Amino acid sequence: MALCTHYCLGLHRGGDLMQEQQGQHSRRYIWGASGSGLSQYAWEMAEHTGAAWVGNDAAAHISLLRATVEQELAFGMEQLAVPRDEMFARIAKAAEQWGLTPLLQRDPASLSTGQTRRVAIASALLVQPSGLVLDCPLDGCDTAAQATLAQVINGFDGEVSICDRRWTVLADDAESFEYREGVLHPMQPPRPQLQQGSYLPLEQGVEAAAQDNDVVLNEVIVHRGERKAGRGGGRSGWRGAGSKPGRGAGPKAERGAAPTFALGPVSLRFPAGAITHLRGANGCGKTTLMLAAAGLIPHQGQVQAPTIGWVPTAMDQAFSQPSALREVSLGSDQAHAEAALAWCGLEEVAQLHPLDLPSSQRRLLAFACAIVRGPGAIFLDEPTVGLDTAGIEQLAVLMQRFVQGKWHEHLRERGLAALHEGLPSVVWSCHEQDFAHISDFVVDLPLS
Ligand SMILES: Nc1ncnc2c1ncn2[C@@H]1O[C@H](COP(=O)(O)OP(=O)(O)OP(=O)(O)O)[C@@H](O)[C@H]1O
Repeated sequence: MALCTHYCLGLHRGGDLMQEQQGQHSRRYIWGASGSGLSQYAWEMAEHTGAAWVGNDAAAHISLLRATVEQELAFGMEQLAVPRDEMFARIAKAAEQWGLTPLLQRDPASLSTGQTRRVAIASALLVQPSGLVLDCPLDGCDTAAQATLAQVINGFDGEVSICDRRWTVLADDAESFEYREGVLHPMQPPRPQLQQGSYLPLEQGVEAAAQDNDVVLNEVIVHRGERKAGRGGGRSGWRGAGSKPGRGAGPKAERGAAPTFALGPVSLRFPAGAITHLRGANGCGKTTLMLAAAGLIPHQGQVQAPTIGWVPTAMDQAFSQPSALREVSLGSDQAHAEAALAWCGLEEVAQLHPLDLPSSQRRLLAFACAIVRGPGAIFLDEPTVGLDTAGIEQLAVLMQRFVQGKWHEHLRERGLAALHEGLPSVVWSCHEQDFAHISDFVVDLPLS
């Protein structure tokens, strides 16, 4: 049975089939392939029903008008003139629930991916909406945040619609529909078919045989969030809604008062010819470690590494060219770029603008950019963000073939130069345990 989407949007008032079928507090899981228009549908659904909406780009929900996470959380409630005491009480409760209490005085622009999503969802809930529409809500969330979200959804007094590009744990407790060609079809999302790796603790990989091509970190220390005194304008004077300047009892905030995050000293060896999964809670430093190892942020200690290709979670900000082909050619040449696009199954979209591609293809495009010159290692930060089921399967195969040296062979067979001789490595972070198991090795952060 297929359902017209208008029923779900609540536009047909007299015959709202979905409402009748599911009662007042339904839980719907709506999934659809990347490019199906599901995100637009999710947004329209929220617009038409008045539900709170959290889109797939959590960072876009951060206003950047506020100096601290606490102020950011207050933003929506201030617009609704929620009394100050009530507002602080709600913020304290939400911060506790979402593990944000230690971050309340932090600059919201300096949060990790998962911390940002926690703030975005918590902010949406703080205005106590009558319904909730969440688009890819688990992107970037660690297991604790996933459990919190499941709990929140179960206890939510209203309709919840979860939209995603594929199966996630949230599908198990909801009525599932596939969104296809503008119509909802009652259907469970498929689980991706993946070839699992050995997934051994990293120490066993290091013991196996150290190679010259390994990425080696020796006593690496990174500090983040250090700011020069006085930067950012000092006291903001924010006291919350309804307070008199200078007399409010609310917490004071200072832009740039973020405490320093320290990582390390870390000594690790990522083996060549293997995929290594960096595992750890939101904010533990996975991205920081990869950025330091790739030489993209200052650090102490030594890194010995071949040329590294880097794929950030927020891939869209990395695109700067008018076509996929030009994007992959950047820093390389057309022959390499065409080969990389073909190897990643993207030759048909070569002339399209990167941002016009569905998210799954954008992710594969970012991967193609990272491998194009045949580097010795690639670092991927939460690359499952944006992928649908087919995209996950495709990326898994590409990663596995890459560490077997197939891409470098492919280049050489075509008479194209590769930057690296020998087997390359992949280092990556990912919160989806099913997918992470395609790896050969796993390392838990923070290191004990
Ligand atoms: N530019 C920055 N300034 C200050 N602090 C930062 C900055 N970027 C990250 N941090 C902080 O450094 C810590 C580590 O962040 P990082 O992004 O490395 O975590 P992560 O393990 O990748 O998290 P996630 O699983 O959420 O992606 C976090 O507490 C984060 O808030």
